[in-house]
Amino acid sequence: MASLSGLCSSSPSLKPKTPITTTKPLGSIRRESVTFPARLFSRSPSLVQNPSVARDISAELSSANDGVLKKVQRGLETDPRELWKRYVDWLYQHKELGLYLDVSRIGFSEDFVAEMEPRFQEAFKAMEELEKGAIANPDEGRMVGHYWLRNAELAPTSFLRKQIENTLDAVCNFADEVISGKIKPPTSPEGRFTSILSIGIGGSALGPQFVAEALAPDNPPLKIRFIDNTDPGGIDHQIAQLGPELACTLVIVISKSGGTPETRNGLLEVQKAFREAGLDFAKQGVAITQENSLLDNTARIEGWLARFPMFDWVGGRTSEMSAVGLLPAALQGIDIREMLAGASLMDEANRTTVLRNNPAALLALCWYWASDGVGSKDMVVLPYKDSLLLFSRYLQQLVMESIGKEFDLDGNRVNQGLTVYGNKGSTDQHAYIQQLRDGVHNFFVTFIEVLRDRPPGHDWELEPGVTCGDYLFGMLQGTRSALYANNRESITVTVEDVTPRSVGALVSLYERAVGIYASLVNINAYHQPGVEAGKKAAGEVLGLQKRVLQVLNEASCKEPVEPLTLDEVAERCHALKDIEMIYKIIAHMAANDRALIAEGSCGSPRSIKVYLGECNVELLYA
Ligand SMILES: O=P(O)(O)OC[C@H]1O[C@H](O)[C@H](O)[C@@H](O)[C@@H]1O
Repeated sequence: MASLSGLCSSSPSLKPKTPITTTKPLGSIRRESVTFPARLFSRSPSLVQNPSVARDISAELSSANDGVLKKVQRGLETDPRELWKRYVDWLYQHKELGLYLDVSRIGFSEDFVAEMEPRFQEAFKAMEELEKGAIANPDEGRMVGHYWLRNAELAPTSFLRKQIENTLDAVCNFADEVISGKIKPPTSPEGRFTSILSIGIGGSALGPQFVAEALAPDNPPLKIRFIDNTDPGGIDHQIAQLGPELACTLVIVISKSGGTPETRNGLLEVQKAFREAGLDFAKQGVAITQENSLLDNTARIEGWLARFPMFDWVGGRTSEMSAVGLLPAALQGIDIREMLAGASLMDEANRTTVLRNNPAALLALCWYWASDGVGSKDMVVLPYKDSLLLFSRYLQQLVMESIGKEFDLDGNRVNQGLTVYGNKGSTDQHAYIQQLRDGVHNFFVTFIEVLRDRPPGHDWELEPGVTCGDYLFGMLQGTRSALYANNRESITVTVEDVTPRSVGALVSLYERAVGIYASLVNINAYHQPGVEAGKKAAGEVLGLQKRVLQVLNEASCKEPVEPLTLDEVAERCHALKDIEMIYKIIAHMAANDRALIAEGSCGSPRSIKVYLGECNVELLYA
């Protein structure tokens, strides 16, 4: 990757002047003095060993022959005093981050925790090796280094450390120069860039979309929009909404592999729009991709405005703290060093091997208990905060693309997974919470609670003593209680406010929880073989379409036009087994004026008149 010589300048590296310290839990606490969130909580030994804490929650553990711990749950704790003890005993608090984790409404027992302890110690060891640069992605022979992005000192070589630091500096400098107008579009009447059009899919979109929704100010220096699919309608909509602002738009094309079809198609469509507007795309184009990828070489050869590297040891779904997430965020005026700092603090907190003090491990414990370590229950993610709406969509990829695997590391077919869905509360209470409360019990909930409702001084009582935020708070707590009263388990992650630091911490928390959980269930969390299968199948459909077009064109160019049956088309394509797909291909072409289909006499696709361009080819489906 050519160094961005004009853009790199020596700026302080990520590490703050004062060493980052995490606050270890203090000694035992006095129950009556518990004030939330003011005081650190710890697991006072007397409580933890006290059998009464978990007395009503018992679980029989039977190690099934596949080694997956099963449990029989006899019902959750219901005594309020005992629940309060459980809440306080298990509450995790990271005071510096203002992040709290309540796992008291997940019914695991002490026996279960004890049974799992050896597996957690193995998971902690594996994570330690991963951070030291082990090949933690054995199927692709890769290291897994997303944690190094927020603390370059962790990287196993000085070369990697420099790559990380240089990229961060380049991102910050480029964003500063775009926002200040030092870097400007060639024909912009505004004299500066005012919009970002991000083209990418999967991990090259979901993180940036989540962070934009969570953290972008109301009036960002550049407003971002996304093309994250190969839907012509969606692409046209984004370009139409930009209108003349296309001249002031920075187009960021993000693709780690540099060859993802949907992203390539988006790029080609946008470059066409630039040509039609008389604009020079290269002067407004930025690429974020691996060195020497097809996208990188295209950007280099065409002389795009800038290129930023992606590294093979950062997966798409864990790339938010790389240039993939940092550049779009910085251009929106989001403090990316704060985001990195929040993630770094949470990373540090997750390095303890004391399970009860490790928030990521606590999440993994809950996931394993709630879904029997086999994904038997879905994870419903319910942030009670509009700005965190896309967190569940982000977690869908992070969790399901990591955990949803056919084979474990020993080659056993396990068909693992953990399904994630959700939007936001209290909105979802008016959609599907009915089923959660009373219907099929196939889920556990993760509430994301944000304590700060509005900036200081901006609150307003819509009735004496009650604000809008109080309703939101009440809806969350009420839903949590109502679900629990009907034996439905939940986790609550609380942050004091939605800030770059807390968002960085949330990203780190879940990245680590996924990694630890993957160790517990013995799978590789860092590859995605199933996705390749889908890409291959899509390629085969397009290949068949080319053959169909060739056959129809040959037939349509004969005098007179040679009518063909669908069987004849399939036969000439040497694809008799694909006759249904051939029908669908023709139907799709017909729906887009590339062929016209008139229903046959019997109204079903029996006799199909297909007009290809100006020639008419009548397909009689006998
Ligand atoms: O960033 P790209 O190489 O374009 O990949 C985009 C996405 O493609 C696939 O779907 C992978 O499974 C995702 O993990 C990745 O984020």
